[in-house]
Amino acid sequence: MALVARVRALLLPGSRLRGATLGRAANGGGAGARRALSHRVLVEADPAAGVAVVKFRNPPVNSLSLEMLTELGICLEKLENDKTVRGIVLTADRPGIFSAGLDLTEMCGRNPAHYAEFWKAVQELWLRLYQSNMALGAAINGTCPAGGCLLSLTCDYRILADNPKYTIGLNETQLGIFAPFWFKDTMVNTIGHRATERALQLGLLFTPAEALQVGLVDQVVPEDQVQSTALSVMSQWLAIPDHARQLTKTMMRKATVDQLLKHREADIQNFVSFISRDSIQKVLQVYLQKLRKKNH
Ligand SMILES: CCCC/C=C/CC(=O)SCCNC(=O)CCNC(=O)[C@H](O)C(C)(C)COP(=O)(O)OP(=O)(O)OC[C@H]1O[C@@H](n2cnc3c(N)ncnc32)[C@H](O)[C@@H]1OP(=O)(O)O
Repeated sequence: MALVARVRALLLPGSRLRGATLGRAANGGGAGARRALSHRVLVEADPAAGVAVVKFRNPPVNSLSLEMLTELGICLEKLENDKTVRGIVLTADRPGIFSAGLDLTEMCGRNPAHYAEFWKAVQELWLRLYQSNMALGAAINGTCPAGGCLLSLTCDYRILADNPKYTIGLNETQLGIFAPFWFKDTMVNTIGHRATERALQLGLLFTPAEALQVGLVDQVVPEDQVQSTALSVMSQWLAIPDHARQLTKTMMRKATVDQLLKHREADIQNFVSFISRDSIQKVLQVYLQKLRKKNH
């Protein structure tokens, strides 16, 4: 289902998104600051600075479910059409978990049509973020595996909280799955080929010190300074004339984007056939059960 159709489905009677204030509501924050809210995404916009902070709030772990992907997509589209916004900082509404990555329940025990719809939504969000004309920063205030790491890698810079519990990386192989080519390319563009090959084969989750050393993040700062640092770095990016920064960004990312655009359908088919395998379903069920057992 395309984004528009998924949005309609979310707005059907009984949907939890129905009635949510996706538009901007004038209220608190700094002078002129505005807040907008959907169920899973909170937007705090500061038109004077030209920046919006987009906060994930999909408890318990900010996983990227189909609904979360859709709401984030809507929210980003609105911001892209808002002339007062030139930069976005992505962060978690509550510190602890930036995002646990793709929602594993979307990839387990469903039918091929669902897997295809889910994967298309993952592609759409990546394309929207990676091609965004806005300056994007990630204020990583929690642990950041797999799809969570991918989100942060679509940004122009990453600030990570200095907490050894907060690890970051594409750990797919540790689950018995693998990072598709465009996840890999996004990481290669950030830390280079050799470091990516090692990180992906071993499914490494880097501590803040390791992430800084390998170049996966640009700065590691005390936990209570992640957002303020991300905002102050944003002002450097916004000091550059938009058209010059945007042309440069497009030039740097075009080849990677074109690869996915060219192979989009095949990538969906590959995902569906891989994830539908009995052996892969078993591996994911076992992983999910392990996560759940911790709590019961
Ligand atoms: C070609 C195929 C390519 C496919 C690409 C996939 C990319 C991905 O993103 S796969 C997802 C990878 N993610 C992970 O490996 C992270 C898994 N989660 C964790 O390690 C931990 O949950 C955490 C470190 C993020 C948080 O730990 P914490 O102790 O605070 O919380 P938990 O008790 O573990 O979890 C609470 C609750 O949430 C459920 N859950 C956790 N992660 C996910 C998830 N990614 N998808 C769906 N559900 C998740 C977990 O099962 C718990 O559920 P219960 O409350 O029912 O016990």
